[in-house]
Amino acid sequence: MKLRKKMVAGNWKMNGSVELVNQMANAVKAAELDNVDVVVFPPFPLLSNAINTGLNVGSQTVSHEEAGAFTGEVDASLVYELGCKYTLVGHSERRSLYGESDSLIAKKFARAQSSQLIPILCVGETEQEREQDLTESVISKQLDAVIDDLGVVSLDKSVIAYEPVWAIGTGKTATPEQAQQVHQFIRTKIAALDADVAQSLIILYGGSVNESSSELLFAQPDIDGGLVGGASLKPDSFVSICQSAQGNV
Ligand SMILES: O=C[C@H](O)COP(=O)(O)O
Repeated sequence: MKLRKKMVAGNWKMNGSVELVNQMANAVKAAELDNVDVVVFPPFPLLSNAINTGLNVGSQTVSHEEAGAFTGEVDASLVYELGCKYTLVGHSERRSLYGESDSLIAKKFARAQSSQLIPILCVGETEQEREQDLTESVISKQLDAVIDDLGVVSLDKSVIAYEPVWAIGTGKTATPEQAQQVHQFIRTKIAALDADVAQSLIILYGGSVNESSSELLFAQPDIDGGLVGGASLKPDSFVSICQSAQGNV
């Protein structure tokens, strides 16, 4: 059975500076995090700086188009050429603030993969959907948008991030049990289509992860690390979250 390596991804959203890139790179290097894949997702203008420090880097989004008259959009192949390895796709802020639909997100996912980027597909339910017991159907629909278009095998070179919308930036982390339940649901759903893809798939948890909550979350059998927002802007906190992943290989 293939062991899944833990991963911790820091989504800086529209925050950060050249100075923070340098501080983060120094902190991550000093911590010698050998057993965990650490990736940072700064805003586009900081990608080169971050790549030059030797950090693993990804973009927060990419265009679903390849080239042309799409002012403000960024092509995935340029992001790859710059030296990024990953891109986020379908973060809940892209879905809710910029109207990204499941079908657009599936196109971005495809475009990322055809440009050799590894997409991190973000899925998650709102508080209202959870209260209405719709968590599993919402997540199924978000996953099916990709699976139906590109096949389950497309998930082989991807990462899934489960981010309950009610936990993002709210300080309200899902309990390890709540998160594990959804991660298990995701893995079981995918296993019904392809057991090998499901077994090796990295599934991250995101939503108010900090250095106090990360250890127990990452100890859950189907939680393979975290997608961290606010705490990824503080090098000490981010490194200690990465260390807690390292202890849970
Ligand atoms: O991409 C990261 C998530 O939106 C989580 O953000 P947060 O850790 O600030 O809640």
